[in-house]
Amino acid sequence: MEHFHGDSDTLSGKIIQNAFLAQHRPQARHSTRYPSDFCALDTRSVHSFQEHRLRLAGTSAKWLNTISTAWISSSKQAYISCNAAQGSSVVSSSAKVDFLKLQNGSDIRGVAVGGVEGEPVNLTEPVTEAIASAFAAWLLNKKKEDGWRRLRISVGHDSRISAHKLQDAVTLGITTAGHDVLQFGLASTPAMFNSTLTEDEINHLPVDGAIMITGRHTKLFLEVDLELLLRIKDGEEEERRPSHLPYNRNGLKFFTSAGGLNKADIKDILERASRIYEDSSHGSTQELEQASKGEVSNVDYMSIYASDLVKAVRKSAGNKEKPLEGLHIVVDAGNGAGGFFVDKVLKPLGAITTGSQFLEPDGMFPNHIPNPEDKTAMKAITQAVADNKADLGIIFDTDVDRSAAVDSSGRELNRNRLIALMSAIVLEEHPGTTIVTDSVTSDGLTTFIENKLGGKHHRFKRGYKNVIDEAIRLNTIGEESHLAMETSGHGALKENHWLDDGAYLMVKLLNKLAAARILNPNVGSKVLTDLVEGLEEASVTVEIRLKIDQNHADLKGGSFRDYGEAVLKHLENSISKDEHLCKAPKNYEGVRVSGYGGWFLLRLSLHDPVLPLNIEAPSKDDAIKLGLAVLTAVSEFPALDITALNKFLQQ
Ligand SMILES: O=P(O)(O)OC[C@H]1O[C@H](O)[C@H](O)[C@@H](O)[C@@H]1O
Repeated sequence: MEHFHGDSDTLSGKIIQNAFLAQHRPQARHSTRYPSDFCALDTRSVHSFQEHRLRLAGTSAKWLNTISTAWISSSKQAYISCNAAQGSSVVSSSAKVDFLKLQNGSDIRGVAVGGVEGEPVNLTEPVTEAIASAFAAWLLNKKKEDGWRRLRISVGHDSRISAHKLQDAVTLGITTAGHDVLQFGLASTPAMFNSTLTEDEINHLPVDGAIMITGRHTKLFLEVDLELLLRIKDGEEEERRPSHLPYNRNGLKFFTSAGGLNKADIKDILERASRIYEDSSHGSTQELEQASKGEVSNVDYMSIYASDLVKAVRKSAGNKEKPLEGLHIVVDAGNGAGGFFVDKVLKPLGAITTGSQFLEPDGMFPNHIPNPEDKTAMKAITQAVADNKADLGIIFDTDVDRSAAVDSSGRELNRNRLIALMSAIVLEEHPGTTIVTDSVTSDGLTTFIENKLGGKHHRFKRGYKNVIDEAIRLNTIGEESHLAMETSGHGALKENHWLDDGAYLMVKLLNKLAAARILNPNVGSKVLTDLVEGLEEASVTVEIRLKIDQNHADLKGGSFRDYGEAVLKHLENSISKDEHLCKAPKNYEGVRVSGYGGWFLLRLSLHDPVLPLNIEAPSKDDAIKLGLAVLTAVSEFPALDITALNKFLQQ
């Protein structure tokens, strides 16, 4: 790695007072050096760079652009050190940072961009830097090395607007600790995990660990007062959601060759990060002693990863070079990280991809939310299939760990249908195997898996990690399972290291198509649609999210979790007195009840002070009867906002 050796007088002097070269020791608390391409972001990022990091007296955006362009064109690794005051929305460097608050299950999530009222930035660059250093320390410890060893860590990101600044902070945190960074740029989450397994000496792979910079879209939806997502099959459909997008959020996911880190690991890393941050706040020079030891290199890993997907499809078609020749497949990447699938997977396999949309990364997500559960997103890809008379539509979420499809007739293959489809494929390969799913899957899915496909359906808890871990656990106790899948579109296969990879799920569908086209070159997505033939689906499917007011006196100082549990207990008791209702004999989460030809499940959200209620019924009347049974029980809890439920019942 080369450092920029400019004339420091020219750089500082009149124009800039707080930037200096890498070899210089930072003089103030939280002095931070950022690689040059941090300055070479799009205009939004440059703006935030200026605002939040530099605040340089008399420094113009033009100047920043000029230096960044010059540095980039010299293609040298250059560093600029910034130690100016931070923007007002950034947690002040002297403020105590509660690192543990950034934990969200097995991920780290926070606010990385200011500008949204009531949402101060807590995933700042210094905080991110400390977390990255902590990951390296944790990794070293995990590898039980005797003493210090230089590690290689890959770093990738999705299309969120804070991606570059967090990438630079992560890179700095790792290199400052003396380890090397392989920057992949725009990448998918599953590809990041894959980089811990890929054998490729030229590109210094596999890496010891991987960090993906990505957030979550659904979180913000939970924070609106009224949330009602109503899907009525074959008829009127209604959906409510806030119009704004959580562009300000971002987060970090970590991987080793053993898979994604678990909750305990994340807690450990955050505790370490807190200590690192504190030490640097107190001017400890320990970390600076090793400063700049690590090297940074750029690797086009998405090409390596995608070529493996291409090989898999070719293999299932008897090693035919272009097994998808003549097939028209449109992709909707929702301006996330999934655009690679067109050029690097489908085109080499011979597919026609015209009409594919929103492939360019754009962190403002101007078209729709990249989410295969989202109605607008599904409508967009369905429309693209119709407009282009395509054989198949494929849609990904922002970081490509989730996906869904649309057949040539416009039939959505997502949620229960996608699980049914994947189950059909997996059960052909592994007859009798157990399919593990989340808790909100339909009764129809169970009947389909067990009666039609001859498998076993193990309906477990919500949360992709819960579902995957349960499938792994079953295998260790002798119950064979090859597929763990959530209605959200997260699906993991044993054959793919139990990694939830949206692209890999779609590759499984392409394998099926490619194999079928060997026998009949004209065959299209009907091959897939036929596989879900016989899946019973409720006419009414609704999810209503009931918010718990954490400040309500009825909580009596207790936690929203305790309150939610009390609601569930009360509901359970009241159900037992109703002769029309029957509690599910086996249930791992919340209260699941059958009645009126349908079912409902009330449970606690994994993350938020919310009780999501799912109802499926053969008619709206039946759905209302089920909803009323819930209402009777929950209306005794004043801290629970039942507006959404009432609204549904009054429709
Ligand atoms: O419990 P909820 O609030 O409905 O959220 C549940 C969802 O949370 C996250 O998004 C996880 O990544 C999903 O796997 C999970 O399904």
